Formats: sequence, structure tokens, C-alpha cells
Amino acid sequence: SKSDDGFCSAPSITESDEKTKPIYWKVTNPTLSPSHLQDLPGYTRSVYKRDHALITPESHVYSPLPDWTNTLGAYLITPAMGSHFVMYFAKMKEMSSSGLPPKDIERLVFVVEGAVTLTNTSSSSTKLTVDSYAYLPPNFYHSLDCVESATLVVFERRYERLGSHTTELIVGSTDKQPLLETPGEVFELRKLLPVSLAYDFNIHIMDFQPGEFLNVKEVHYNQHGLLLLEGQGIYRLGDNWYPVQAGDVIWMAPFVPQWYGALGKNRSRYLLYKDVNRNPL
Ligand SMILES: NC(=O)N[C@H](N)C(=O)O
Ligand SMILES: [Mn+2]
Repeated sequence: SKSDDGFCSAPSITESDEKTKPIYWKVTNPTLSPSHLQDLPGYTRSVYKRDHALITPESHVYSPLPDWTNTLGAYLITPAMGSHFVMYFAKMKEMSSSGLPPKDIERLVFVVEGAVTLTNTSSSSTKLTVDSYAYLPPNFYHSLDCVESATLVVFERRYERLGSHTTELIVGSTDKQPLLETPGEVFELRKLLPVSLAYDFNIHIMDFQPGEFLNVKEVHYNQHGLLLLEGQGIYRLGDNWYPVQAGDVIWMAPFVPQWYGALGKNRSRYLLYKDVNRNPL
């Protein structure tokens, strides 16, 4: 190393440093190792394309949510991308409360952190903790109030009426939903909403053990908004193959080829918006 008599004593990686490193040093100290990428200026795994987007946590931008109090929101999927729904995170702070969606908009909230209290005009208040959710029909008065802190993932869309069907308030939690048949597939499936025609979307909770993958290489008319709740793996979207991990959000436009393979040592679980029960015409 250099003597201490220079003015410039900050350590720096110089060519001579590189030359003093043992042979093969880069094999075990790769410049682009994931731990370096985390903090690399300007680096993100997020992508935005015509028929899909991957939005990873280092890209989330929060601002006050209109009509909510003490709450920051990050809209992750909106009609500007071509979707007919919005998906956003709502970070509720101390003594915060929700606003109402616009006229004819239905809402589903799922708690990923903390707890909120749901109040409406008819029934008594309900506490929603992590893994629980509420479906609020269009034009249904309600308030979500938070004393300490909570993070919600919220889906909203304009309700598409069908005949005289109407939807109802639904409160539940993933662990209380029954496992459903998935012919030809290995993943475990739960749905958060009834499968009846009144509902124009559903939220699927899909679990994969490491090494399991989607059997169908899906291409379909439905849209998706996905939040990876646990685990890691590879998501194929069109001709792209993305490493993904818990916290990542994906937008899938109609007909984007899609496939998931779970990797790592732990279960993958994702939450998936899917429009259903309506004629695409
Ligand atoms: N990308 C997906 O996981 N899609 C679901 N299996 C679905 O469309 O139901
Ligand atoms: Mn699908």
C-alpha cells in the first residue's frame, strides 16, 4: 500500500489494487453480484412494456392518497398501462382513515402488514389483520381506520353489471378459504370471492412448493395484477424471463404469455387479480 504522506488518503480501487488480487478473484467476488446490484445507482429490476410490467420495491413512489387521511399510496397498475383496474399499496400511518372510491367503483383490500378496522352503516366494526381482506361493493359506504400502521394492497375497478345480480360485502381471510380443484396443475388455489356471476373479478391465492411450476403456458383474454407475497422464482412474460421475489408486483395485459416456476427453499405464494364472468364483447 501507499505511504501516508499524500494529501489524498481515501481508499480507492486502482488498477494496481486489481493487479494485486489473486488469480480467479472475480469468480468469488463478481462485480454484478446481487448484493452489489441492490445499491448500484440507477439500477432496478423494474420493467415497463406494452403487454406487461414488473414493478419492484426500489421503484415504488408514494404520495398522499386523494380522499384518504394520513395515508401514502403507490399506484402500481392503472388504466394508463391499458388495464381496466387499479392496483395500489396504501401505507396507513397513525390515526389514518380511508376515503371512498368514486361512484360505481368496487374495491377489494387485503392487509399485508398491521391492522385496520372496517366500519360500515349496517354491521358492527370488524378488525382486519394480516392475511384478511374485505370486498366492498360499488357505492357501499365504509371506512377503514388505522390506529398504528398498516399496509394494504387495494384493487378497484368500475363494476360491470350483469342482469339483476348484485354483490355483497365480504370479509374473510386466506387461511379460512377452502382449497379448490386445479385439474392438471400442482399449485394450491384459493379464491377470495364467490365464483358466482355477480362478481366481475376474483382474487386468486396461489401456492407453489419450490420446483413446482405452472403446467399451462397460459395465454388468455383476462388481465392480471399480481403481488408475490412469499418466495422467489422465475416469471415468464412474453419472451422475457424475470427473477422475482416477495414484494414484486406484475401487470399482465390480456394475452401476454405467462408462466411461473418456483425456486429457492420456501413456498411461493402470490395474490392475483383476474377479471371473470363477463363477455369480453
Ligand atoms: N399467471 C397465472 O398464475 N394465471 C392464473 N393461473 C390464472 O389465470 O388463473
Ligand atoms: Mn393467468
